[in-house]
Amino acid sequence: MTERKRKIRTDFRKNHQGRVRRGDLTRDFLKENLADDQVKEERVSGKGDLTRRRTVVGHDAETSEAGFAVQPQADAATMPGRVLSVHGLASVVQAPDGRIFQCSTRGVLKSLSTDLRHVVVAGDQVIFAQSGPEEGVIERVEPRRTIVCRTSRNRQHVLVSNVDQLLIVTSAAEPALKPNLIDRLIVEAERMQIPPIICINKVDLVDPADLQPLAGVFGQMGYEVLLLSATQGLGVDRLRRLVKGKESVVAGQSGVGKSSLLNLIEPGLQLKVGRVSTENEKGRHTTTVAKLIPLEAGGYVVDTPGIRQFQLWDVVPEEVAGYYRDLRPYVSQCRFANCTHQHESDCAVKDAVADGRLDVRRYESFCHLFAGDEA
Ligand SMILES: Nc1nc2c(ncn2[C@@H]2O[C@H](COP(=O)(O)OP(=O)(O)OP(=O)(O)O)[C@@H](O)[C@H]2O)c(=O)[nH]1
Ligand SMILES: [Zn+2]
Repeated sequence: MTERKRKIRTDFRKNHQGRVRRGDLTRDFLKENLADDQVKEERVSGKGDLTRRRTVVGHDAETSEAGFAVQPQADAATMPGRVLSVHGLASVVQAPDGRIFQCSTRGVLKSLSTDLRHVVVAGDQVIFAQSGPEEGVIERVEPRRTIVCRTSRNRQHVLVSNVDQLLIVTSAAEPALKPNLIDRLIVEAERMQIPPIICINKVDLVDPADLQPLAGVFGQMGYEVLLLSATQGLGVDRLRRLVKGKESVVAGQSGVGKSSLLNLIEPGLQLKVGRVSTENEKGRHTTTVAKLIPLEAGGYVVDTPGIRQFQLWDVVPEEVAGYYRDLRPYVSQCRFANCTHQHESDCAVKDAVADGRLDVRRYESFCHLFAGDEA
């Protein structure tokens, strides 16, 4: 082992061990995470049973300021399509057969919203009438199942719709693992009712066994956790299977390996992603123009600089506990109905931390978020 690698491992252990309650991780769990890639079983340590709940957060909420419709003209041939991106009043729409159409939006439809940017967004399922070989007119926007929003001046801007999952990409080292940032992004996912997939990349830089406690805590809450290495190709098959046929939004700080992973899922994707970034930098909507990038195996990824960092919402402190799945069950048992779980007596949350039913690190990260600290 090189000196550098040894140092990374020691630092990792110093920073993360003892701060996370040892989750009960089975051989099966690690196998599931690493089997695709034939990781040797000797590297696996950890005993006990892990009951992995795979409850997915419901994501069929009708988020409907969409769903506008006007009757299509009787003589026009209409077809369904998916909006890949929106540039001002023009939308790029993909038909089911893969053909791409530049579409405008019917005037009546536009007048139905006070905020033009809400009428059509990337991700929308639409019905459009073909008006030329590669042109069309959007007649109808179907109700949105899920939305990713940004709030500014108390107004909600929908950035992308019909998202199936949020890929939270983080790295085991370089940059150092930030479990609190994962928690924060999970809060965003819970709030939007979009299931998160926690991707811990660069596991080649640490001993994967060191990640077990943390991965175990997330796994026990029912979240999907992937241990990955883009450089060694670990876990990539599983990631590829999970994104197939889905619309996935990618989030995570700079340098964790998002582009490297995307490029492994589909060679050439990084190139397309790169192009999107440059386009956006020049454009008016510098950081937030979302674009769906179709995957050859089916599905889309949305990898947009402004969404990557995910500083989209102002977190309301009182709401945070409701988005911590592990903490939520205790909240109603606190003595005070408006308990903040910080300094109150007879707090069921603090009791749960004290007797080990609730992970200490998760509770501490909750307190940081509650206080409005940056993750
Ligand atoms: N050791 C190791 N290095 C990796 C791995 N994945 C990516 N890297 C390296 O990490 C650096 C950053 O990777 P990127 O894919 O550009 O990261 P990113 O998240 O897309 O970064 P931004 O574009 O800044 O958001 C590159 O030098 C990669 O070679 C990995 O699994 N292991
Ligand atoms: Zn309490």
